[in-house]
Formats: sequence, structure tokens, C-alpha cells
Amino acid sequence: MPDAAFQPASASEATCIRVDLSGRPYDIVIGPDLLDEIGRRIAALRPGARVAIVTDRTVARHHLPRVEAALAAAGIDFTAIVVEPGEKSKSYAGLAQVAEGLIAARIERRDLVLALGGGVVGDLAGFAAAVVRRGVDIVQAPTTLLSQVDSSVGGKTGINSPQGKNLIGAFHQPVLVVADTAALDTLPARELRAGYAEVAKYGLLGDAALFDWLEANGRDVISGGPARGAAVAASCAAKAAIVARDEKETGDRALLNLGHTFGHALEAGAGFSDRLLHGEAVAIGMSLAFAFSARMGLCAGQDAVRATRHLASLGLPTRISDVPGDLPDTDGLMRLISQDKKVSRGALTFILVRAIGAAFIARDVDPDAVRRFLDEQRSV
Ligand SMILES: NC(=O)c1ccc[n+]([C@@H]2O[C@H](COP(=O)([O-])OP(=O)(O)OC[C@H]3O[C@@H](n4cnc5c(N)ncnc54)[C@H](O)[C@@H]3O)[C@@H](O)[C@H]2O)c1
Ligand SMILES: O=C(O)C(=O)C[C@@H](O)[C@H](O)[C@H](O)COP(=O)(O)O
Ligand SMILES: [Zn+2]
Repeated sequence: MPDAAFQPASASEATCIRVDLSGRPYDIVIGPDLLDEIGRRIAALRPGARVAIVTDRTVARHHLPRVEAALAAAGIDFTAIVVEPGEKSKSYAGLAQVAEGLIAARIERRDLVLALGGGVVGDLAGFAAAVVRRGVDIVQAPTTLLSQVDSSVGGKTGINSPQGKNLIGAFHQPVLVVADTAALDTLPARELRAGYAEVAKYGLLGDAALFDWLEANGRDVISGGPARGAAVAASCAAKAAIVARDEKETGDRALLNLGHTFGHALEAGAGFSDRLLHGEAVAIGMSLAFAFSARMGLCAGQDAVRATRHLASLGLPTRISDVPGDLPDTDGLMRLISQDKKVSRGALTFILVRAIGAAFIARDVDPDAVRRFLDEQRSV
């Protein structure tokens, strides 16, 4: 029997989704112009707390003044730490800047860090908050499509190592997520497309009806039509449900890694540069995961074609050769893949698929099969 059709939520009002972690539940509030009232929400959540806003220079230019005004209007004492935009800030140097900034500002354990920005700021500020004074609570205010649908929720925080993506980090759940969907109006088109890859991921990994809906409405999600708010809410609901049942990825949270084993290796191979954004790497990685699944006889070739066609139709890269510039050779990519956090006793784990909306965790995947597949895919 086909899945029931996906029913989008209304886009005009704020939606609240609860992440039901036992003992530490938190809300994701989604809607337009929520940054203008973020001070009120924070004052209600933690009366008397000081706030350290962590943001990047681009987000500061677009959105910091109104966040500062909202905090001031709520009588909150705040400071701001501004990092350089881009993946390079998810580094030891970026961590030192934020951690030392928090300490210099005398942010105490009962104060709050406020991550205002995309996934880079969220992951970096989240990790600094996890370790400074052994833990300060954090509010996530995501300003990219990617961070609103994925990175602000679930508590994965961290920085990159030259040897691989997100290899230094901690689980540190936020106490509140405020996703102002109107903040996406200043986001460049390339970033919107990259964020869309993580939206499509939820359909591809576990919700065929959502994927059907995205095939009809994906363009509207990217261009900022009414489908956008619905897609953010659907994505957060999907992620909240998985995180609530498997906070620390001991089981099926790993499904959220669909496309990431290949994708992270490509990002590291491209030097964490703007040659390849995270969402773009995930789009290529998901296409590869579908093609590899088809190659192994696990899913129908038509499903792999359909998944790739949808991503490509929205302007996302789907092939290794879509990455501009040089990449490591296949052995180099295999070395990066072997550092993936899902590796267990040296054996590779991939998220593979049986169909659109039916991903599964494949353990002990044959590295020779992966190497042969990658070798062949490089010339496609
Ligand atoms: N923790 C998780 O669960 C998780 C999930 C997915 C991705 N991630 C991580 O997130 C990162 C990618 O996040 P991202 O795609 O948001 O990138 P990003 O944080 O680098 O933001 C993308 C760019 O958009 C700019 N920007 C942000 N908001 C803007 C706005 N409203 N208007 C104009 N410009 C704006 C930023 O300055 C930056 O240049 C990667 O490091 C990835 O590993 C983490
Ligand atoms: O939240 C998760 O779990 C995810 O896997 C979400 C991913 O989109 C995200 O990129 C995450 O940071 C990857 O996790 P990692 O453990 O492979 O670093
Ligand atoms: Zn991701």
C-alpha cells in the first residue's frame, strides 16, 4: 500500500516542535521574524542570565543588530563574539577564539551562549559551550536553511580535523531552538540549494511521501514560497523523532548520515573550502549511496536515477566530477572514509537504501567494492 500523502503544515504562524529527550526536552520554534522577539523567549527561559552571542561576520551584518535590540529590549546583558564566515572557522583556531572569548566575557555556567548563524557557527559555538567551564547551556538561532532543518537540532557539535570532518566534538543539546524563517531571505541561492540537500535527505532516508511532495514543491522550498516553512517543520519533526529515540547514535540516528560517508570524504578532500559546501557534498554522497546500493543489488536502479534526478533538477551537484579542482586519488578518499565515525573495529559502515524512503545501516561493507565503485564514479 502506498504511504499516505505528505500534509504540509501552515507556513504563516509559528510552529513548535518538541524534542522529547527524557529529562532534557526542548522546543524548536519555527516561524517568520522570530529573531525580533528572541529576547523575550530567552528572558522567560533563563531569567537573569547573561548572553554571549556567537555569530559570523556575514550574519552579523544582516541580523546581529536586531538580535541585540531584542535582547536589550528584554533587559538582557549581552556580548558578541564574531568569527570569520565559512567552514575554516570549524577549526582549533576557531574554537580557541570562541572559548577564550566566552571566558574573557566571564560567561558563567548559568548564563547562555546564543549561536546566531549557520551550521558552522552552531557546531563551533555548541562545542565551545560544551567545554567552557565544563558546560554552558546554548540556544540555537539558525539562519541558514541547512541549520534550520538539521544542524541546530540534536546536539551534535564539533570542529574538523585535517584528517577528517567533525572528528573533535561532543553531544551538547540546546535548551531552545529559534528558527526565524524570514532570516533565510538574505541567504544566497547557492546556500539555499545546499541546505535543500538535507531536506531531501529526510524523504530519501525514511519518508517516501515527503519525497513525492518535495518532487512537486522543492523549487518552492528553495525560492521561498509557502512550501519553505512546511519543509523546515517537516524536517525538524523528522529529526526530533530520531534524536529522541537515539540521542547518541548508538542505533538508528545513524540513518541521518545518509550520503555523509562519501560526502565528508569529499569535503575533507576539497580542503573544507568553498569549492564544496557541506550540503553539496551530501547531495553527491546521497547520489553515490543510491548508486552503490543499486550496484550491490539492494535497490532498484530506477530509484537511484529518481533520487539523483531530483537533486540535479534543483541545481545540486550529484557526481564526483562536479567538484571543481583537484581531489585526492581513490586511495586518498578511502583513507578519509576509513576515519568515518561509524567505522567499528576497522570495518566500514554505510547508510544504504532498499528504496526511496527506506534507508538502512549496512555494517561491514566490503572496502574493495567501495574502492572499485569510487574509481569508476570518478570518471562519470
Ligand atoms: N550538528 C549537526 O547535526 C549538523 C548537521 C548538518 C550540518 N552540520 C554542519 O553545518 C555546517 C554547514 O552549515 P551551513 O550550510 O549553515 O553553512 P555556514 O554556517 O557556513 O553558512 C553558510 C554561509 O551563509 C552565511 N549566512 C548564514 N546565514 C545567513 C543569512 N541569513 N543571510 C546571509 N548569509 C548567511 C554564512 O556567513 C556562511 O557564509 C557544516 O560544517 C556541517 O558539517 C552539522
Ligand atoms: O544529526 C545527525 O546525527 C546527523 O548525522 C546530521 C548530519 O546532517 C550532520 O552533517 C552531522 O554533523 C554529521 O554527523 P557526523 O557524526 O557524521 O559528523
Ligand atoms: Zn549533514
